[in-house]
Amino acid sequence: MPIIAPSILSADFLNLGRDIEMVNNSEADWFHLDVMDGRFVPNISYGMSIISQMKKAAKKTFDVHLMIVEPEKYITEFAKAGADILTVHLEASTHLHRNIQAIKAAGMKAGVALNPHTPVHMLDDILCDLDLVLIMSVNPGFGGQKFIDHSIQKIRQLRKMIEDRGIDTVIEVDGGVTLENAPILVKAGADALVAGNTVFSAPDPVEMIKKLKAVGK
Ligand SMILES: O=C(CO)[C@@H](O)[C@H](O)COP(=O)(O)O
Ligand SMILES: [Fe+2]
Repeated sequence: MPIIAPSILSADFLNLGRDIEMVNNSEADWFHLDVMDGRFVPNISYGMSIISQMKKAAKKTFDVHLMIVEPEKYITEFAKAGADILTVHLEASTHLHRNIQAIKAAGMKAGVALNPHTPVHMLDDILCDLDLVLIMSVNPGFGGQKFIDHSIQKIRQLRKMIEDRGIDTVIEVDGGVTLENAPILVKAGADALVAGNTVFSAPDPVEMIKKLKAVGK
């Protein structure tokens, strides 16, 4: 069964406490938290102060996706705010290896995200150091976008790279995930599915999470 990570970007911020409780009481595994700086991506979301507030109410793993330039400046602050998994973009990291070591030294699991245009072989020399790879299946910056089909091929390639190395790095897919494409993504090799719009726009979000969780059963 896939790991399900509802993306809080699509939650109702006027009723954030209610939406956190919904995720707590669902079959979801992680909270997916998108941090955007208006520089790496053309949107600004929220930062560590909101995340540390959320941490007081949330009962599941915090999967933090940093869409910011110079992520190295904020690693310890996100650890303090409550991140369990911290993912930086390859495209935003001049010293990716150093960033991964810093994330682990701060007590978190370390992930790398790839934009749709970045080939998975860019991870050849770092994959063994990673706990997670996040395949962006939309251009980062916004929820509710259409899934880019080419991402499926990237998931397959990455699954083979992980198998060839005999490691257990988690493959997470983020962007445009729906109940229709979820079975294809799991079959291609995805371990974790991020879902924003699909969960929070559903008439019954708890039921939608249950259905996503049952994919590939
Ligand atoms: O990182 C991002 C967007 O940049 C995502 O995590 C979105 O928040 C996913 O939302 P949906 O595409 O599932 O609506
Ligand atoms: Fe994300």
